[in-house]
This record gives sequence, structure tokens and C-alpha cells, in this order.
Amino acid sequence: MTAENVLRALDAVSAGRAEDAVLSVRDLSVRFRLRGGRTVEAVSDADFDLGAGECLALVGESGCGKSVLASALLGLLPGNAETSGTALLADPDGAAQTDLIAADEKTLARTVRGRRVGLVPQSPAAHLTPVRTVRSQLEETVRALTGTSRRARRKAAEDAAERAAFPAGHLDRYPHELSGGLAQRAATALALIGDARLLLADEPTTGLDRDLVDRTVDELRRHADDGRALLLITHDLAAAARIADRVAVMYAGRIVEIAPAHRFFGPAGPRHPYARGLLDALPDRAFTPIPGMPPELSALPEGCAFAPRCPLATELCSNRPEFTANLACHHPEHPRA
Ligand SMILES: Nc1ncnc2c1ncn2[C@@H]1O[C@H](COP(=O)(O)OP(=O)(O)OP(=O)(O)O)[C@@H](O)[C@H]1O
Ligand code: NI
Repeated sequence: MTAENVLRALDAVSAGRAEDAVLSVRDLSVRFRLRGGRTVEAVSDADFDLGAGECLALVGESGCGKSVLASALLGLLPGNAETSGTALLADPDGAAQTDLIAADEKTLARTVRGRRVGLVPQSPAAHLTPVRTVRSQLEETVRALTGTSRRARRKAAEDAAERAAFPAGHLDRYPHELSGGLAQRAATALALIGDARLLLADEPTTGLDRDLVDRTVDELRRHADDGRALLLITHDLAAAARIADRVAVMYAGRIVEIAPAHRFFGPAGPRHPYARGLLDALPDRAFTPIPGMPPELSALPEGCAFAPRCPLATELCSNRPEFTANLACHHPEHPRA
């Protein structure tokens, strides 16, 4: 086998198998209509599966569409959004699937959000109820989901706080009495207590110092190890390296590469030049930033959106590369030896 084929075979082994998928996303696109007829192509043709027990890290520069993708899966987009494609969520008994994109608001509110799909939101302060203490929000979530006894609820709330490194002594505080980092941990505790089969964690470690970052992502990893699926949206490549099974790299609204984490962070490295650029920008690697800026999502070029910044671009790149075999690039790099 050529090096190329070996790589493909290895990738196939570590990729989530479709039949175990908790979530299967196909051709998911989100565009926002702006006044004056302009549109923002926030997410274009996203394709990925997420299996039980698996952590997929979604990485990419600010504004590339990561949070919009997560919001689309929960039906939390504003009125000017147009969504297409499918996102099939497996039912717990495995009998049927729910298309999160086609589901109506009633279904999403009653059976999906918080129950089957949990969210650690990017701005936790906005998602915590301002008039209730952290303890009462945690206990209320347990009550709504399981209706267990008061004592059991209290214990579940304290356990979830502990798992999210939220100090027990702060449970009786109101959200406005919390620092950003504590609000973050309260939101993580709330997401963990819901015990959903699919957890979307959108920058769950913002504002935390390294120890707490490690502790939080390790807890999320344990959650996945118990058979749930985890989509970890993060700028923190070290956190992704620590817990992800696979890494999806997003650029200007498109997923441009999905690679097993051991290859992505290992000696072989990713294949898309943008993904390589992200790694090379890290202080403990080459510390060389990618030149230039991402394009406006309201004025995307016709071809590869990364071409203007890409060291390998040729005239071929004026055609948009298809996303095939987990890669969208005309000039993928060969594995580094
Ligand atoms: N309601 C909206 N109307 C128009 N454009 C929007 C709307 N919401 C988000 N966008 C645009 O969609 C794009 C993607 O935003 P998104 O929040 O998903 O980025 P992100 O990858 O999560 O960035 P970050 O890492 O900073 O959180 C941005 O260009 C943003 O301005
Ligand atoms: Ni975001």
C-alpha cells in the first residue's frame, strides 16, 4: 500500500461508524439574510457523524461558523436564518431518528433540548436564569427530567457541581454573583446533570486557568466514555489534543478536514494547509501565524475560501474543492514522515 492508502485505511478505522452514530449531519447549511438582500453563508454543507463514546473537537478561527452550527442542531437560530440539510439524532432505543433540522419547535423544546441534546453555551451568563440560585436551577433540571425525591435532587445537584469543578459553597449564589469562570462551570454542571446522549460544549473552558481547563475537559471526556457523544467546540487545541478522538477543522463556514486526533496532533499531521497553519501558529510549535484574514462570510469567493492565504494555491483552487474522504483541498499535504 502507498502511504496515502495506509493513511486512509487508518483513518477509516478510527472514524465513527455510521451505524453507531448518535448524530449524523449531512449537507447542513445555514445562511442569514441581512437587510438589503445580502446573505451570510455561516455554515456550508457540513457533513459528519458522531458516535456513542466519541469526542469530536470542532476548531477554527473566530467567526468561522462553529457556534452557528451548534445552534442549528438545537433549533436556536434567529428568525433571519435559513437552514438546509439533515441532522439525524438517534433515539435512545435505536428504533427511530429525529431530524433536528426538520423538527418543530414543540418537539425540540419538549423532547430534545436539555434531554436528548445538552448544551454548554458559549455565553453562559445569558443562559442561566438570573432570578434563581445555581442550586435551584440544577435541582429544577433534575426534577423536570426525572422527578426524583428532594433528597436525591439535592445530591444530584451537588454531584454535578463537583464534576464541573463548581464550588459547593457557591451553590446558593445567583448568576450575577458569579465570576465569568464560575458562570462557565455552573453552565457545565447544568449540561452534565441533564445527562443527554449528545452534548454540545461550546467553548466550555473560556476564562478558566490551565488546571481547571484540564479538569473540565477530563470530566467531559468521562461523560463521553460513559457512552455519550460529545461535540467540543474550542479554540484551545491543547484541550482538543487532550480529549478528542477526531478533529474537525472549519474554515469560512465549511468543514475542510476531519482527522483522527492521533494523526492530527501526531507526527503525520493534518493534510489541509489551513489545519497545518493552525498547528504551526501554536506557541509550542513554529509560532508562525497564518498570514492574512479569513474572508467575509457575506462575500465568499467562488473557489477555495482559503486559497488567498494558502502557500500551495494554484489556479485549480478557483474551483471549490469537494469535501471527499474527510478533506476539501486540491493540494492536500502528504503525511510528514
Ligand atoms: N443572527 C445573525 N445574523 C447575521 N450573521 C450572523 C448571525 N449570527 C451569527 N452570524 C455570523 O455568522 C458567522 C459565524 O458565527 P459563529 O458565532 O458561528 O462563529 P464561531 O466560529 O462560533 O466564532 P467564535 O470562535 O468567535 O465563537 C459570523 O460571521 C457571524 O457574524
Ligand atoms: Ni462561537
